[in-house]
Amino acid sequence: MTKPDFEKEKERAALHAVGMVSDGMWVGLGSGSTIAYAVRALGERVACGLDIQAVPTSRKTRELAASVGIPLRDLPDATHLDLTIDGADECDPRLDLIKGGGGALLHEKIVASASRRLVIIVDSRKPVPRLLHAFPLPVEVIPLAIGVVSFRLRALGAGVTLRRLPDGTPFVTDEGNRILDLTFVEPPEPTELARSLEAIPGLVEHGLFLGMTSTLVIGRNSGADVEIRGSAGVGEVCS
Ligand SMILES: O=C[C@H](O)[C@H](O)[C@H](O)COP(=O)(O)O
Repeated sequence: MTKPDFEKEKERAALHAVGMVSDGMWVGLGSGSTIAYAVRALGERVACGLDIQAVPTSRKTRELAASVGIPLRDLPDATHLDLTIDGADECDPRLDLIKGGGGALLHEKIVASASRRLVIIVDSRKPVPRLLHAFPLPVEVIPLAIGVVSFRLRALGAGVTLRRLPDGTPFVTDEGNRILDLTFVEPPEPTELARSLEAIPGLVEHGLFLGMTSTLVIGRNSGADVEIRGSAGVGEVCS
C-alpha cells in the first residue's frame, strides 16, 4: 500500500475551500500548515481579480497573506465575516474541534465566532471518534495567572504542561500570553469541560471549538480529492 501524502491532502482540502470564496466577501484566515496552502491559493485567485478583504488570525498568516497580495484588514476593523477557512488538530463526527496546536486559538476563536460560515480543512489524520483522547488540549493563560490556573486545571483532572520552545523558553502567543497543554487519563465530556474552563479567571480561551464548524473538508489521496462533512457549497474557481 502506498504511504498517504498528507501534504497533498492538505493542499486538496485547501483548494476546495478556496473555491467557496466569492467577490465581496470578508474572509477569515486561520493559522497553521494547512492554511498556508489556502492562503497561497487565495492569493492566486486575488491575482485573477477576486475582490475580497481578509482578516488573518496570526502574525504568520498575515505575513504570508501580504506576501501573496491578499488585501488585509485588522481584527479590530471587523464586525462580522462571511466565511472563515481554518485548520484543526482534531475533529470529531459532530464537527467539534480541538485547535491551538500552533498557539493561535484566541484570535482564531474570535474570528470563527464572528463568521457566518466556518470551513475547516484537514488531512486524513485529523478526524477522530472522540476529542480529548489523543491530542492535548491547548488553553491560553495570562502569565501572572499560570500558577493559579494550573492548580485549578489539575483539580479538574488534567495533566498540565507549559508549552515551551525548543530552546526551553516558554512559548508566547501573539497576545503575550502562555499556552498550557492539557491531557486527561479519563477524558471528560467536551461541553462540560468547556464550561468548567470558561469559569476559571485568568484562563483567556481554550481550544475546544464546539458547534462552530459549518463544513469540514478532508483532503484525500485517492478517489475523490476531498470528503465533505456538514454543509457543502462551491463558488467559482479561477482558471
Ligand atoms: O493554533 C493553531 C491552529 O489552531 C491550527 O489551525 C491547528 O493547529 C492546525 O494546524 P496544522 O494545519 O498545521 O495541522
